[in-house]
Amino acid sequence: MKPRSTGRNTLRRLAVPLSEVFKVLHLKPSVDIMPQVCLSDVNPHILESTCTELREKYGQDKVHYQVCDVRDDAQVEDLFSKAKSSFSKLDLVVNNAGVVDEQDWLKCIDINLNGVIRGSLQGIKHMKKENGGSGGTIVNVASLAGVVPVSYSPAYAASKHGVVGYTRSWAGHPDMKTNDIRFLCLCPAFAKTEILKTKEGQLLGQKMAEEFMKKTGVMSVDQVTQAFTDLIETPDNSGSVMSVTLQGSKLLFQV
Ligand SMILES: NC(=O)C1=CN([C@@H]2O[C@H](COP(=O)(O)OP(=O)(O)OC[C@H]3O[C@@H](n4cnc5c(N)ncnc54)[C@H](O)[C@@H]3O)[C@@H](O)[C@H]2O)C=CC1
Ligand SMILES: CC/C=C\C[C@H](O)[C@H](O)/C=C/C=C/C=C\C=C\C(=O)C/C=C\CCC(=O)O
Repeated sequence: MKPRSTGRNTLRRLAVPLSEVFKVLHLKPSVDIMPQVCLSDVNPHILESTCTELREKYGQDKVHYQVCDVRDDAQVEDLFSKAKSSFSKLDLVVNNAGVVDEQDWLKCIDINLNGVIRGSLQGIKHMKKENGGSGGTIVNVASLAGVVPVSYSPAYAASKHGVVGYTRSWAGHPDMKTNDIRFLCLCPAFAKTEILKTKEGQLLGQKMAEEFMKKTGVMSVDQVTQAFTDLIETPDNSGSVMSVTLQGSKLLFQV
């Protein structure tokens, strides 16, 4: 069953190159049947400790994991084909990997934008009816930096603007409608995670960023995962781009 057509309690299997967003599985009371998930990250330590925790809570068989660098086509392909063969179908893909790095801006674009494109193309491939899929949902995690300029982090902002445009463009493609594939985009402002602990050179002005963050405030991860859940549980909303700030969530675009 697809989350889109059936509303609540319909998540069964996820293929998730992500870090924090998996926490939705703890937080959302309506997801009371634990889906089978495949978690992925380039960092094996983060991945293993997360999976151990989730397996203890939900059962060994529910949680799969595989190390994957989203910059590597072959690794991304392998991740998706293994997830598809373990689960027989994919219902939800979350493209969440991201970094801030203005010094190595090529890396920043390759992870944040190209990584989302790689994951989305694999998601489409495995969800397409002609390949034995039956539709599904692809959530791309952008940022508020994907809709507003961010002077201390232009490459990051460009990568996230790209994610918003890419997601909205696929959402309007007629093949996605025919195949019941839904594209969504989440644009959080600052949330308390590791990405905020930037080192020298990663930003074009650490002070500027800190002052800005003081003004906007920093959200809890729970607030972001709640918005994520609301986004995926809203039926027939392909093309939705949702912002999340301390002030609340807003629908910025509907295709
Ligand atoms: N925390 C924040 O303030 C905000 C974060 N975001 C976005 O949310 C997403 C998740 O980030 P957070 O959980 O906040 O930060 P995080 O730093 O905790 O998580 C990012 C994860 O991406 C992984 N990663 C990095 N390079 C990778 C690669 N090449 N292949 C696979 N995985 C890779 C990291 O190992 C890490 O676990 C990112 O896309 C980020 O840009 C968006 C808006 C605000
Ligand atoms: C140190 C920076 C490191 C990482 C960047 C983050 O990962 C993140 O992706 C960047 C976020 C950028 C946010 C930019 C603007 C934020 C604005 C607000 O929070 C505005 C507040 C209120 C708007 C009210 C509303 O319309 O809802």
